[in-house]
Amino acid sequence: MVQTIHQSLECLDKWITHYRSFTTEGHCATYIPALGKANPAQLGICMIGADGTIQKSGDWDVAFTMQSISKVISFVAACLHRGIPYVLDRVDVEPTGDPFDSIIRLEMHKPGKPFNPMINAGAITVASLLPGESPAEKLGSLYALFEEIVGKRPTISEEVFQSEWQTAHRNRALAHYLKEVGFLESEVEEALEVYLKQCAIEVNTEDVALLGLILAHDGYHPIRKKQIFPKEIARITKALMLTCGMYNASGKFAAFVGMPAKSGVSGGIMAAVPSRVRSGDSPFQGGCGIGIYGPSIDEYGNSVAGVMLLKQIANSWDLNIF
Ligand SMILES: NC(=O)CC[C@H](N)C(=O)O
Repeated sequence: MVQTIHQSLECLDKWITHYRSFTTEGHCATYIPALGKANPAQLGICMIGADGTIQKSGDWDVAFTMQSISKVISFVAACLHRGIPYVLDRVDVEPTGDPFDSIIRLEMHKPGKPFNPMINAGAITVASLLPGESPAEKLGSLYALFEEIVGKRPTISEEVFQSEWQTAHRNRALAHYLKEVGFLESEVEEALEVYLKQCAIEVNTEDVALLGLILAHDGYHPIRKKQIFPKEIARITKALMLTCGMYNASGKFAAFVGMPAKSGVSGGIMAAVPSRVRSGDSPFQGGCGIGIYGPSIDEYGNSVAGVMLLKQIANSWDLNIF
């Protein structure tokens, strides 16, 4: 039976209420002290289809910082400005199976090239590759791309940035190591400033869903009818999201949810769902972008209830890409 928009919204409302009760299974990140102030019981979602259909439910409009979801935008911006070969000479496209902030493989695998841009070592390297001499210039290219995608100028949470800047000992260690082995193209503190400020960009689930929508359409903005970035970049980015986007739970997520997605420790998840070849009657068969916010995260750093909600949607609406 064809599900009307109204009925699909009822489903989302019902699922949000159901999965909210599972938020107690995780905790808000506290290693960045300011993130510990979030309300762990919150859960919200926004889904945007290619025809502009929007479905929002729960705490969809709560502002949160992008954290690792920003790694997607910085990778796209670096590829746009420096070219794909230049970027991939400096950061690989292989999953690690290690936590996102792990340091161990840098020294075990010579010459210390970061495994992928979705882990911190890779993202700090990518931040240093953005065009421009100063952190402000590098951030400028990233902000410009964010504005093209989301349709508004990004704002930074100064509180979250300062909180992480003062406590980012592990990221500093990663950056110093990368500088020593020659993969960082700027000074350590400059690369960190760019990386930590991009992580502190404030969004809501609608902004994140728009990013997912454009990736789902290979860099094309189906509502504004504009190619924002080339499809070659979109494809590599989605492959990276599928293999590395949910950290060292990416395999499980691919197997049981089956969508290219990227999470952040603030509890956000962005997913890019392509159009179905054999389209059924379920909602969003023409593809969609999904933004989720649920700040209670699991041991891998992924939103506990957010992952459960995505699994439900993928199964019920046949949106698993496999
Ligand atoms: N996984 C994340 O979202 C990590 C981002 C965070 N800013 C960090 O570097 O630790």
